Amino acid sequence: MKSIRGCILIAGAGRMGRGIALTFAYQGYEVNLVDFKQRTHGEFAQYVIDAKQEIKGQLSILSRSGVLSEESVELVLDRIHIRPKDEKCGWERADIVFEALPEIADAKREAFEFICLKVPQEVPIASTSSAYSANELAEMVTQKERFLNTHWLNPAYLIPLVEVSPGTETSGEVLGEVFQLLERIGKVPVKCAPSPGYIVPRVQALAMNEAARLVEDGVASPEDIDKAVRVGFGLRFAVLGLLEFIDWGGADTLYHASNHLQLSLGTDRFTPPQIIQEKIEQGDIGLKTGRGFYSFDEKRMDQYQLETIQKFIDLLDHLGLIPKPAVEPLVTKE
Ligand SMILES: NC(=O)C1=CN([C@@H]2O[C@H](COP(=O)(O)OP(=O)(O)OC[C@H]3O[C@@H](n4cnc5c(N)ncnc54)[C@H](O)[C@@H]3O)[C@@H](O)[C@H]2O)C=CC1
Ligand SMILES: O=C(O)[C@@H](O)C(=O)[C@H](O)[C@@H](O)CO
Repeated sequence: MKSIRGCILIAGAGRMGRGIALTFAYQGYEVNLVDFKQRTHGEFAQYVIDAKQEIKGQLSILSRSGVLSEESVELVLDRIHIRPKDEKCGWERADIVFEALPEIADAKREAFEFICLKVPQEVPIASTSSAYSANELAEMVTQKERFLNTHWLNPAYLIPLVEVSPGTETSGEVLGEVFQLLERIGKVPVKCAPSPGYIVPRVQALAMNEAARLVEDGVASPEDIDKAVRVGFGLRFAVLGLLEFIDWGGADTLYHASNHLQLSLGTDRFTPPQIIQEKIEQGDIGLKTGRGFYSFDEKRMDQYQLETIQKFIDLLDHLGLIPKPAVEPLVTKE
């Protein structure tokens, strides 16, 4: 396998394809962004205008916020070449192919068939699927050892996380190369098993559906639900991981709360998993017992808590959400 240094090919020029193209172009890579949809000459010309305009708009925002110089906007944009799939797209020069077709099995299968005929057989192919497991998708490619899934988050050019999931047959070499490539362009990759929905889509599907259900049940307005997420749920989980927070609050607390929700809302959606019950039986309920999903060294406990609180303060300060303390007492003494 040649190392991934130069030419990036992206199959599918929609939301994710464009975001991934911008990310690589921003880091100096030449990108061929290939449209797989059948279009007339005129439709394709308009599609390119719209796509370039959208990407330029995003680059302009980066430039206006001082992240990118004004001159660099056109330079970065010029590194992205949008082409129809049948034109010469530099398949033979591609160092890696990212597939970003819609989450429709037939569209992906057709695209993989085409890609596998076009690119040399050692070139890594990464899908960007958020739902299909890497093993399901690997069935659609030849040389399964060069295939894996990279789940980017939308907007791809801004969110650092990429969930990298090798299939059962993916080679260690391909996995290593893709990890290094993502790190080189400033992304933060994490590895996960070939499981549908990977990490974030699986967690957020529950959260997003539950938020929609809150509206359906008349519990709160969309505005208040989203405010609660922005200044509470999301803000806290920007500092503490979900599992880390189970340890802070206690697995026992989660267990009892979940059982009550299950009973009072009359649904199995809140049934706590076996692992929570086991942690309680083993006494590993979190900070209180020194062990939960993480181990907490008693000697480092104060330091750990201080560092975490400092992270909260930095974030709250950045968001302008730290109230000023009252200088004057609320009640004046007689
Ligand atoms: N939209 C999102 O927020 C995220 C999407 N993903 C995943 O990324 C992949 C791409 O998704 P998006 O970029 O959102 O899709 P999209 O719908 O924005 O873009 C897909 C592109 O394929 C073209 N297309 C549509 N139907 C086609 C067909 N039958 N054959 C060939 N081309 C067709 C569209 O014109 C467009 O250029 C999917 O696997 C999706 O699950 C991953 C993370 C976030
Ligand atoms: O987190 C993301 O950006 C993506 O995984 C998505 O939004 C997916 O399309 C999915 O979670 C949709 O529900």
